Amino acid sequence: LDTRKPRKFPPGPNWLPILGSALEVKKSRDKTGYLYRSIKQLSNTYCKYSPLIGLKIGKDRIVMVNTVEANKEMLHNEFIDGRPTGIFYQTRTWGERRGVLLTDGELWKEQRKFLIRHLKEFGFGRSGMSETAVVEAEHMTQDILDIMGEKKSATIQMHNFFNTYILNTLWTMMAGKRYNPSHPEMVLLQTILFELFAAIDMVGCSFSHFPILSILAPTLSGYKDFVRTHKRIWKFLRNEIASHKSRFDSNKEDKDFMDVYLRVLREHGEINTYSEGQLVATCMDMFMAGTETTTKSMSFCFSYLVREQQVQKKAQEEIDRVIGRNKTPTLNDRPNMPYNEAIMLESIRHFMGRTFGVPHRALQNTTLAGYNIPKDTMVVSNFPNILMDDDLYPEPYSFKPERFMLDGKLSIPDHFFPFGLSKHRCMGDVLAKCNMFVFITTMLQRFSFLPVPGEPLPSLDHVDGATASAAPFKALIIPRMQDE
Ligand code: HEM
Repeated sequence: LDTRKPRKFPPGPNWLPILGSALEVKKSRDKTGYLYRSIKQLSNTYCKYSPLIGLKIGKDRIVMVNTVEANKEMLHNEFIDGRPTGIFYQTRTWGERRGVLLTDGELWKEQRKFLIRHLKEFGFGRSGMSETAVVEAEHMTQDILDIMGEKKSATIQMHNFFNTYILNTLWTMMAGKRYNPSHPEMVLLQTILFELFAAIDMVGCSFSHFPILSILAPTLSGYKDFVRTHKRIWKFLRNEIASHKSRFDSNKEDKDFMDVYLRVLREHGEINTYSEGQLVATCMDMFMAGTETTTKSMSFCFSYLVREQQVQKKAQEEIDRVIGRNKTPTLNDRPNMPYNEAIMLESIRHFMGRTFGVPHRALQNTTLAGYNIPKDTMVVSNFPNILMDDDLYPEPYSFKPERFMLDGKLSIPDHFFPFGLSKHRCMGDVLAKCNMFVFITTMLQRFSFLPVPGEPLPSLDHVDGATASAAPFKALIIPRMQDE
């Protein structure tokens, strides 16, 4: 029975008992090096012209959505608005369904609305957001100058350079706090998060497809590490909440999102979907969804800027012309700087062009692109198939900001939606774009990023995982001279 596909299920490889199509996916992944390339290869083999490919990995039925039209249809279909359930998605929140990133139904609706409404009070989507980004960009500049010291140049490991500053912009709103990049707890947390994201896929990992492995082979299946990493993050967040609680004064104005949430809990108790656990999970979701994505888009950005010096020069010319060398860039400059904005969009394209969307789940039997999608099937946007499509983006693996420009103005095509669409659309797109614009322009205003002499250029390969990351690389950073 396990090998029989549901009627009119999207085409794809055959299903073996218990394993489903896992072996074939693995074989193809080993050959191509990356999960998204293996899905492309399997699509070419089994269903070249189909907008969907249907797989089964262990217990999970997974449908990958390959085309622009089918993705639009999927993201607007309310019957595919669920998020997956099961050991992988629940272990991260101590066995319960909590948070905003991987939940659905009433809890997700109520908490998403509350989060968006109250984050605005602390600058989210408003001018305060740009001010926070500017403060972090100043810290970044100063930190680079400190590393340079007398030498007037520095060779810096870039793939994770932006992590803490990006986290700080989010954490300022969530918890009213910022960290120095050398803060030991931060370094540790970010290292384990990076490792975690490299060890799992957007559609899960071995113990999520084969839950029995969490008992039979907890170490080998990655289950033990998964739990260990999450326990660390919970501890970090619970400590922060405890410190907020200890200094909470109901007569004083709330300073950050944690204060607002704790006030609700104090005044009304754990009612409806509100609970302290939900607060921990929401912070963890923002932490994970907010930092990994933006940091990795930035790492792609700078790995290409180091390789493509003419792109960097063109961006610096625009900065000099519009802002000059002395005024700090802010979000207000964005409408006048289409080339720098196009660099930001091209960086996001390179990141999401190697990353799948956050999985959805069919809440009931439904249809998509003419195929049947049974209840509880996982449905995933295959962003790489769209964002690296030769027809939509000629020479897709080249870094060409010009593809987002027309007659000197910014031009964003209808088929570019790397933040998703409709109800589950990314909650942080405005923050991500604000941070990226301010960080890119401030860095290029003050410094040039060059290849390290005697070392190879940043690799075009990347690190596979739940989200893709540019391969680790270094840049030689030099300050820009006034007469340059
Ligand atoms: C370049 C940066 C980013 C990219 C490319 C990105 C992309 C995405 C995508 C594709 C989704 C899934 C949409 C869907 O399921 O249909 C998503 C969801 C989400 N993102 Fe982002 N994101 C980015 C930055 C951020 C930031 C900075 C935050 C936090 C402030 C954030 C928070 C979230 C949350 C909470 C969700 C879940 C929304 C929901 O299910 O209701 N993201 N993002």
